[in-house]
Amino acid sequence: MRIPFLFITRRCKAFRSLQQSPFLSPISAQLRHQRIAVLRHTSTHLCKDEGRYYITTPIFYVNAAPHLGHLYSAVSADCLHRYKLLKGFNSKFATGTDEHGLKIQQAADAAGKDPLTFCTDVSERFKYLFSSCNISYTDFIRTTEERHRQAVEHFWSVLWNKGLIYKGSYEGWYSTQDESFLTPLQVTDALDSTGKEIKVSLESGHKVEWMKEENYMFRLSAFRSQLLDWLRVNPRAVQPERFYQTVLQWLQEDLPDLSVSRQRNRLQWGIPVPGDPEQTIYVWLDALVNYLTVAGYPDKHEQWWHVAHHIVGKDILKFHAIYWPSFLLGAGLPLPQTIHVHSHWTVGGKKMSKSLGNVVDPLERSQVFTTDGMRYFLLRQGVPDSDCDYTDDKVITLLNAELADSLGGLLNRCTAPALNPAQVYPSFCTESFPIEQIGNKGRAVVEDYHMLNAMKSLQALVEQHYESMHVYKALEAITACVRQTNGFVQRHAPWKLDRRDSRDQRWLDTIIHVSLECLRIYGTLLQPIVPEISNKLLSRLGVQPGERSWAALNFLPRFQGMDCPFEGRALGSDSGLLFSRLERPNVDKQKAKKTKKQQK
Ligand SMILES: Nc1ncnc2c1ncn2[C@@H]1O[C@H](COP(=O)(O)OP(=O)(O)OP(=O)(O)O)[C@@H](O)[C@H]1O
Repeated sequence: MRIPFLFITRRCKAFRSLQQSPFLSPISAQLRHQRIAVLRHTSTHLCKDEGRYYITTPIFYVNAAPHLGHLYSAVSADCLHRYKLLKGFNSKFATGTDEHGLKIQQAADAAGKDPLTFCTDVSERFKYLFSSCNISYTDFIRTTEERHRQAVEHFWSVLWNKGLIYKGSYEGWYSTQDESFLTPLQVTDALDSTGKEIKVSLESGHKVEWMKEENYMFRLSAFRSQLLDWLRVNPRAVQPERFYQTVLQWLQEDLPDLSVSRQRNRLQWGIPVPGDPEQTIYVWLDALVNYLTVAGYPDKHEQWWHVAHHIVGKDILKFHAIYWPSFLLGAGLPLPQTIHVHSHWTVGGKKMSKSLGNVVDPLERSQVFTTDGMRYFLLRQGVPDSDCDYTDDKVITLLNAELADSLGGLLNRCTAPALNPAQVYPSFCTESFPIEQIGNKGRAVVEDYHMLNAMKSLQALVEQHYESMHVYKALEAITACVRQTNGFVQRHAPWKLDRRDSRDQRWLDTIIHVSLECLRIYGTLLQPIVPEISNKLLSRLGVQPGERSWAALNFLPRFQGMDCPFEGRALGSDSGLLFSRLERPNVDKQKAKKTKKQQK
C-alpha cells in the first residue's frame, strides 16, 4: 500500500470541508448525500487499495493507420505502467481500438471493404506498432468484441433504468470528423478548398453539419454541480493544472443534455440501442465504456475500477472529464483517480492528424532511430502542458548528445579494458573518498560531494516526475546527473593515474566504482523509458534482473559504510555501443563534401 499519508489526509480534510462547505448550501439533502457518497466511495477504496494500479490510453480510432501522436500516448502510458511495476504494484495497462461510428463506416466504404475487415486491418497495424515499440499492455480491447457489446448494453440499461436517458430530438451542429455535437458558440465560418462557405468547429477546425433527428438524450445538464464538487474535492483529478482549469471553465458554460444515439438509417456501424433497433448508440458512449469492459464490468470490475488512471490527448479532454464522469456518476460508479492530459505533436505548427494527413510514420521512424531512441525522444521532448513540433533533426541532435555521447560515452569509459583491465566492479576506498571532506586527506574534491548530493536526491525527484507524468523533467534531472558524472571522471582523469602506486590504484578503483554506481542508478531509473538500453547497460554492469527494482536502487552503499553487493563482481559481457551515433543524412553529407574540398 503506497498511498502517501498526506494525500489521504488532504482527501479527508476535503471531505469535511465538503460537508460543511457553503457552496453546498443550495443543494438538496439527497444530492448532498449522493455527492458525499461518491467522494467517500473513492476515498475508502483508496484506503483499501491492495497495490493495484490500472492505466489506460485512449482507444484509437481506426479510420486510418497510426501516427507518431498515437505512439506518444501509448509510450507515456507504458512508461507509467513499467514504473509502477518496478515499484512493486500490480499494474494493469489497457489500450486498444475504437471501431464504431460514421467515420469508420465512410472510411471502410472508401476502401471498398466491409467495416469489420477494415477495422481488423487497421487494428492489427496498431497492435503491430505497439509490439514493435515495446508497449507492454496487458489488455488490448476492440470495441467490436462481444465482451464490450455486453458491457455497453448493460451500462446503457443502468442509465435508462435510472431515468437518465430519455427519447428526445436533437437539432444542432455535428462534426463527423470529431464525432461530436457542438453549440452555436463552438462553431465558426470558414471556406473549404473550393472556396465554398462552410461551418467548422472552433476547436478542431473540422467541418460541421446541421443535424436534426430523433434520438436518445442523456441528462448531462443534471451533473454540473456534481462535477464541480468532484473537481474541487480532487484538485489533482485532471492534470496538468492548466487542463484542470479548462474543465472548470467548461463547467461555467452551457451544458445541454447530450444526444447519445443516432438513427440507424444514418449510422449502421455501431451497437444498437437495447430495445430499439432503429437507433445506434453514440460512438463516444460506446468507446468510453471500454475502460470498464477491461476492468471486468459488469460483474468483476470493482477491484480494478477504483484505481483507474486515464492518459488522454487534450483533443478528447471534454469527453473524458465531462461526459465520462457524468455517465459514471449516473451509473453510480466511482470516478477515475486521475485524468493525465498531454498536448499534441505538431508538424509545421499544425496538429499531426490522420485527417490532415500530415503524419509521421512511427514504425518507419523507429526503424531509423531505434525503438528506444524514439521512445526517449518522445518522452524527453514531449511536454504535457504544451505542443511540440516534430522534426527529424531534433531527434538526431537529442539522441546523439544524450544517449550516444553522454550516457553511452560514460559507460564506455568506465568499462573500457584500458581503465578496467580486470573487467570487474572495482572496490570503493573510504580513505580516498571519505564521508566528509576533512583537510586534504582524501582525493575527492568539493564538486564530487556535490555530485553525490545530486545523486542522493535523484531517485525522489524522478519518482515525483514519473508520478505526475512529467517524464521530461525526470529525464532533465537524470541528464544533469549524467553530465556531473562525466565531469567527475574528466576532472580526475583516471587514465593519468599511476597503477604501480597503490594509493593511485585505490583512487582509480574508487572513481570507477562511483561512476558504475551512478550508471547503475541511471540504468534502473531509465527502465520505464528505454527498456532495451537499460537492459544493455545493467547487463554490462553485471546487475541481475532481480536487482533492478526500485527497492534495489540504494546508491553507493559503501559511502555509507554498508556492503555493496556488486563490489568485486565480474562485469557482464560487452555487447557493443549503448547507442550508436545517428547520421544526419543530408547535413552530414554536405559537411563531408566541404571538408573534402578544403582538404584538396
Ligand atoms: N498529434 C498528436 N499528438 C499527440 N497525441 C495525439 C495526436 N494525435 C492523436 N493523438 C492521440 O491519439 C488520441 C486519439 O486520436 P485520434 O485517433 O482522434 O487521432 P487523430 O490523428 O487526431 O485523428 P483524426 O484526424 O481522424 O481526428 C488522442 O486523444 C491522443 O491521445
